[in-house]
Amino acid sequence: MEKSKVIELVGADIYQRENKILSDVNLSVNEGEFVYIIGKVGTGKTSLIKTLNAEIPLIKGLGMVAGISLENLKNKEVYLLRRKLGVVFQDFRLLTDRNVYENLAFVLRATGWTDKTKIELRIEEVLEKVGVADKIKKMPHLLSGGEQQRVVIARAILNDPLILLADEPTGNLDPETSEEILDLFIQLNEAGKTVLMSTHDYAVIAKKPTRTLVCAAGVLNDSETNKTMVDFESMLDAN
Ligand SMILES: Nc1ncnc2c1ncn2[C@@H]1O[C@H](COP(=O)(O)OP(=O)(O)OP(=O)(O)O)[C@@H](O)[C@H]1O
Repeated sequence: MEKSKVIELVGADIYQRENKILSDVNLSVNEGEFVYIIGKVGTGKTSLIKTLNAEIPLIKGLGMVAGISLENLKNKEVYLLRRKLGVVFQDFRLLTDRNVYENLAFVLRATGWTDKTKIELRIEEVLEKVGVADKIKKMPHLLSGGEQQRVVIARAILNDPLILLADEPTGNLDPETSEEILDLFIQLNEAGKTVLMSTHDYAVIAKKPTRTLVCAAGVLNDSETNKTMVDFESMLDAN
């Protein structure tokens, strides 16, 4: 059976303000794929992810994410796209003035959940899934980096998104914790989520080698369509 495309860019230019960062990006990702984005600092990994998330508008080319067209997407329609995406950043981005439960409840209420019992059950369920159910009442600053990142992943899957976009999700973590977080993404992928993950972490790629997009010199190379060997180590920064 043919798998459905969940991400597609055709002739897309990726911009940061007036600066073109990547030219003529052509990309097609099927439901259930696990794809890395790598490249040296400043080559456009985050810009690409932000374009898929509609944080950066697509002004040239065509784009489709989870069935929604990116070109001409109106501000008031962005929520339709965001509902189908779970986003995880390197710097956690939890609200620091409220505990784990309240961080997650905030997202559910903002996306239309009103029933308190259903909200509680869903929060318990996702925290259980990522292995931090016992941290439900904790304030974010009392959690380790790995625990905070687990909570962020729990937050990202609250609304059962089709796609997880992760921008260097292990960037601030030690190697052992990075591996645990990668394992979590692998589990979510095996359960059917499409994962697109930027990384600087060679150990991550070595643990789960898979399709890899390489940002370099203003273009995106895809290991899927360009079968020449990618020298991953030279493409990654030393950090
Ligand atoms: N808000 C912004 N306004 C203007 N230019 C920006 C902005 N954010 C990033 N840039 C520029 O866009 C280019 C691509 O940045 P981007 O963050 O996408 O790279 P990256 O590959 O994700 O880098 P890193 O590995 O450091 O996260 C860089 O030259 C950067 O300086």
